[in-house]
Amino acid sequence: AKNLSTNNNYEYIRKIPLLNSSTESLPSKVCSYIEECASLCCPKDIYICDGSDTEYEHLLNFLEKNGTISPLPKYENCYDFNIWLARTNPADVARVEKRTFISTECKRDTIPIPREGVIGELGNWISPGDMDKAILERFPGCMKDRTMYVIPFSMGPVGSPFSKIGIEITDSAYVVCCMRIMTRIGKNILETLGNDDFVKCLHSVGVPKSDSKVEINSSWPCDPERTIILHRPDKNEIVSYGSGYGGNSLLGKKCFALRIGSTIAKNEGWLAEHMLILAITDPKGRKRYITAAFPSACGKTNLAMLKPTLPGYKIECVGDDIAWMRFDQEGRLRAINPENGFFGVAPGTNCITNPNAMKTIFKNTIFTNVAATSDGGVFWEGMEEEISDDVEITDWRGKKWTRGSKTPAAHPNSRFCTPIKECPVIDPGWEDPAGVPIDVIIFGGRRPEGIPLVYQARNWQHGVFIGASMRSEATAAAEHTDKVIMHDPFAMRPFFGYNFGHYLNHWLSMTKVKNAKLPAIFHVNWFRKNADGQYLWPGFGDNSRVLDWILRKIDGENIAVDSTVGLLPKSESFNLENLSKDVNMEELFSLPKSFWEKEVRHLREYFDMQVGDDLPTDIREELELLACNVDKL
Ligand SMILES: C=CCn1c(=O)c2[nH]c(Cc3ccc(NC(C)=O)cc3)nc2n(CCCC)c1=O
Ligand SMILES: [Mn+2]
Repeated sequence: AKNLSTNNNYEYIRKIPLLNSSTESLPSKVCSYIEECASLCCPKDIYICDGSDTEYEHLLNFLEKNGTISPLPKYENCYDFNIWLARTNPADVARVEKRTFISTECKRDTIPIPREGVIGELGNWISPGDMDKAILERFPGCMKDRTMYVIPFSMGPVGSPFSKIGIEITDSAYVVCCMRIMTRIGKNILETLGNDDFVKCLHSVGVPKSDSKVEINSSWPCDPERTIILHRPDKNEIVSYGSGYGGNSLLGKKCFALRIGSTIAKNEGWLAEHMLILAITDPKGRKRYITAAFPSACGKTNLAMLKPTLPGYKIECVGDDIAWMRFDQEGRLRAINPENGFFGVAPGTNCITNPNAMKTIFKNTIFTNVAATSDGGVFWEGMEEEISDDVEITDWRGKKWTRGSKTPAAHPNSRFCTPIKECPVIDPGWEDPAGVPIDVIIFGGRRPEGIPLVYQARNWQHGVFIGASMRSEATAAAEHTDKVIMHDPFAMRPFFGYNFGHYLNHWLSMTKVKNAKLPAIFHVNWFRKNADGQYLWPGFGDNSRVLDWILRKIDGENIAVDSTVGLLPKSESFNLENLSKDVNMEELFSLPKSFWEKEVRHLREYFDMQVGDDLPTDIREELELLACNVDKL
């Protein structure tokens, strides 16, 4: 390891001040990376983050001074509780999938070749040459007059064999503050890293070109017209330019823990998934861990910290978004949550839909693009019952907002960013370096029609087919208002790090793991509606009745019957005691032939058009089996 200031190998770094003039040495691989980025971006100075409280306070103070964040005094002495509101440039409010690329030599390593004339939905490929070109068009000198922050961070508990280390270099103090919440950061990470390799993450909010038309607000610098998010899995490298918004700038999350993570997992024989992890203890005191993958708008965070209505059940949270899972020596599948915080969607979160979230997010939190109230608090759609009528509201753009307005007070993608440790139902094992043992994997979707409340896969291969076949109702993009049913296999569609067909083969290959105790796989749908458009299932806390059925099933109770789609609950096998309203179980579990014929056609077309020759034969066979079962309906 070299001491930065003296070593003359680093010509550029020596030239500019190291703010905290860190005398302790940095691993030489880290120095080289800093040197490489500094000579490209030409910062005013360099700051190596240490994760200390004083550092955090200094950065928050800096962000408050330049108007990026404002304090929220309603939640008593917010300075101790550190509760802040950030507003972005309205042109920088969400992930930009069309500007997100994976680079490999051979295109097919990144995406299956879509059928002639079909737009690929399973990721965007860029050649290595075009990636380098994109970088050189944007990064040279982009950090002029700015501080370059160097964030050493761990995905996963520091020191756990599951964990992986990254270095994020960024010119955004907001990113440093959020990465401190969402990951483990600090100089102890550098000690753990030693001279090992790390995931390289370079980020800049960018500088708009002189002829840019985007309105500049100095408190949220960005370059929306040239935003680009690039990944080079072969070199464990991520480069993100132009956006400060979390999904594009907190590179430990989607870019590292899922896209790069899934390629590392494939190479090392484990699974990096877009899944919540929860612990459920039944009335007999038996505790099991479940992972679940849901597309957006299914209430994933609500399930991750569910308040069960069934007496005697307790649910605790390990994570709400990402799971890294591997089989241990005994063949048990063990999972960690690689993250250290929640980056949850605020609208729709309230004391009914997620009481435990409401007890989590008012301490040490950075809110982004929610609305503000005249009594120094926050507001979003769904919180109407939780604020008094005389309180005035300022919307996410900073404009006065009147109740009943047709535009939302909080941006639909507004977020809370909160340490997991603030959650009252956090599972004690949430940081266990060995991970928690997984007995059940659940796939789900928002399906208003035809899909039963719950069914079980007949075996692992059938379960992989069910994951591959996931579809979910999404609020369509701006152009039209009606809802569309989108394919979102494993809820990973925007996050695959490599060819989806190869990903399916990787999942199928888990049956080859020595004495693997493969978890049971289920599919759930909380959102089925009757002909009048009413929900057939009360959902929320009553979903504990579905989890109860799942646990009794894996404990061997004879409560399922094989069906066209998989193992369905036997009638009368559900605990429906004290249900708020009577449920039409007949309709909730019916399998309309016309619906399933259509579903099979959609699946066949999707697999043919999007996956083509890369679709594993096992999956093709499961589809044909389903098709012939549907014919017999
Ligand atoms: C663990 C909870 C999962 N869950 C659900 O299970 C769920 N179910 C529904 C549909 C629904 C909405 C309102 C009612 N209201 C009454 C009174 O029955 C019932 C179901 N919405 C749900 N939501 C909210 C989705 C938006 C993010 C939801 O998160
Ligand atoms: Mn997610």
